[in-house]
Amino acid sequence: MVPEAPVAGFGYTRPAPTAPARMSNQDADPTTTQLTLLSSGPRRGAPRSACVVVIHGDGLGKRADIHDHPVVIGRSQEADLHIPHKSVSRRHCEIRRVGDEYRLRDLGATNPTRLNDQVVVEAVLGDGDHITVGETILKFISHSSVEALYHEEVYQLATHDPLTELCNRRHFAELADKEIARALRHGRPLVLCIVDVDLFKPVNDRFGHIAGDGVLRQIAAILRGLVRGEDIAARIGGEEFAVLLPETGLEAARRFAERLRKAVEAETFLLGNEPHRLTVSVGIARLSPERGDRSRLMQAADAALYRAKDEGRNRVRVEP
Ligand SMILES: Nc1nc2c(ncn2[C@@H]2O[C@H](COP(=O)(O)OP(=O)(O)OP(=O)(O)O)[C@@H](O)[C@H]2O)c(=O)[nH]1
Repeated sequence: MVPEAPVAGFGYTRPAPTAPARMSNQDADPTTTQLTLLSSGPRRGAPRSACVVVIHGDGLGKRADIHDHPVVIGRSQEADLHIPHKSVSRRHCEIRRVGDEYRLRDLGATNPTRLNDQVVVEAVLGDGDHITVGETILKFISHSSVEALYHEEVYQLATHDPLTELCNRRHFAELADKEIARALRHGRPLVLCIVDVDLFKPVNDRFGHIAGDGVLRQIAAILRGLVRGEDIAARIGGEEFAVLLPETGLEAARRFAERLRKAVEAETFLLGNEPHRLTVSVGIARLSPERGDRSRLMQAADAALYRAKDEGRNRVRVEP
């Protein structure tokens, strides 16, 4: 969210009967009660054939599917199942598929890996086995089952925003840290966009929070339709979204943000049975050595977003 800024070029115009109307600060009715309508829940994925799930300790609900490549579990950002706890070694253990078997191997961890409470160097896993990694306990699930579905659902609930079904703030932070570490290590470009709905408070105040929630869902759907598979889209605040674009330079990111801005501008939002127009502002910043962590990258994108708001909203601004 961005502090109140003067509205340039967005003065209130009474909606023509058929033309979609724009929101303005003057629509505010401070008596509206806050209420959030939950969706039927995050999108559910199909159960995986074999996976390992954190059932106790740091990273609860986190899951890694085991396909053809070994799954490394550890404290390193680069681990496939990243457990950021001091009791876990950077590369603690790995699970790999060998034919029809799944094998667990300790990778020389300071706190040795334990399988069903026994120290283990290498062992074949069975369905339901418990793997202890530092102070975290994981469960191995070998095939599609009701339990795998249950863990899938717990994981989705822990990592996704129920209203928009985008990643939630906490999950975004985790994924972003991982992508930032990877981009820095390999010298790859990475850009963060922060997207904020313009004049959203008047929507809530005039039409109620349920209508406001509908707007957030509609904007999230537009966002989802525009991002690539490797991009990470999240709802990080009330009416604030973030999109992390790996392998993307500033110009490509600006084009993406413009596409998003224009798509929202062109969208019709039905509020109180009348068509309305809404807009978003976008702040963009790219990863650089001076901005080499999530917090500084977000600060820079926020500063650009602030300028976009300050200069009249419905625009994209890039932090140099
Ligand atoms: N419907 C709904 N509203 C929310 C939710 N979370 C936050 N909000 C509202 O979002 C609004 C944000 O308002 P402001 O930060 O003042 O921003 P704005 O009116 O969009 O103005 P600018 O950002 O300056 O363009 C507040 O009215 C919050 O109550 C939510 O989950 N659902």
